[in-house]
Amino acid sequence: MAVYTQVSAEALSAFLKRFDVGELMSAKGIAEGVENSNYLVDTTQGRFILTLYEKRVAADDLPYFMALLDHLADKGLPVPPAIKDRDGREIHELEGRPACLIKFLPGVSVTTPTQIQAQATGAALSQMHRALEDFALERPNTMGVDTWQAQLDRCGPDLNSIHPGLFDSVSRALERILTRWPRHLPPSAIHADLFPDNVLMLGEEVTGLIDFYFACTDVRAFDLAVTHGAWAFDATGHHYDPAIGDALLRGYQQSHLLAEDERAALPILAEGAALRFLLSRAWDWLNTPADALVTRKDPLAYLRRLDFYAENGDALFA
Ligand SMILES: Nc1ncnc2c1ncn2[C@@H]1O[C@H](COP(=O)(O)OP(=O)(O)OP(=O)(O)O)[C@@H](O)[C@H]1O
Ligand SMILES: N[C@@H](CCO)C(=O)O
Repeated sequence: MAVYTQVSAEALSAFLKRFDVGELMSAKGIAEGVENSNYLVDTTQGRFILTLYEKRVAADDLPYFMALLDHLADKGLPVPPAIKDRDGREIHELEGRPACLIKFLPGVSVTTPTQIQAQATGAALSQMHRALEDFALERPNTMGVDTWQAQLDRCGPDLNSIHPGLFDSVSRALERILTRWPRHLPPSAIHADLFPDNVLMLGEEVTGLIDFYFACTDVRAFDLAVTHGAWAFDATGHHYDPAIGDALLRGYQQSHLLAEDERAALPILAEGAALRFLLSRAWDWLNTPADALVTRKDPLAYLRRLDFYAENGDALFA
């Protein structure tokens, strides 16, 4: 479930009158997603997504996200920009929350990608990176390498309640990763969360890249590493599928974007990406009641990826 804030029909009708989008016909809460409240809104002129931003998205960050989406949409990338009201405003308030009316994109997210779908996603990621080369705004990565020690500290030895010895294994991994972390790669705007549920597809074509609410300034190859970890394993992290991993990398390389030093850094970036999701999932695991309506995501699925990359990363990305 992901409707935390209820929007009354009256409030929504009044809200839509700020835009040239026709009259409200229907609105349904969207179950997928865990961060924000999303509604599918149909009007006499078309279909839209209404997003109310809940506590994880800071209202101050919305201008960055919306500028990034406008930049990509202007260059023809399949992303969903916010609809502007008659005064040109994209960011609003509804039922006491920051809110945007967003372009609806067709397509569905795949759960078990084919090689062709993985390749198309790699290609879309590199096109996005290319299109962001002249995007000037910056936003620090609030889940980036310099936050991981603090994230580990706030979880502390409670990690061992998830899995015996987890605190020590994560501490060792973090030390290894920090020692080897590539600090010389150029910063760029990245998506930072391009999981299969954030890519909409029709058949083998990418029709939507969505959920840019972790987008930030970081290293492009880190974005590729995040995407690799999210796409090329089964959900439990037990099984790596080399055909999917290779197809993703092949797609990304179609645009020859990856410099040699970025490619050489991929093994450690992949370990770091696995650690990033291990830490955020572990924190959520420890702080979400087991009977909450939101399903907790398994942190150990990312411990397995971390171990896999530590053992096989050099050969995998050679
Ligand atoms: N622009 C769009 N066009 C079509 N469908 C969309 C669009 N934006 C969101 N959706 C649908 O709404 C769902 C939830 O959106 P989104 O992933 O942005 O939510 P979230 O709460 O931020 O989730 P997450 O847990 O992935 O961070 C998506 O899985 C997709 O089905
Ligand atoms: N993609 C993240 C959730 C935040 O979007 C995860 O699977 O842990």
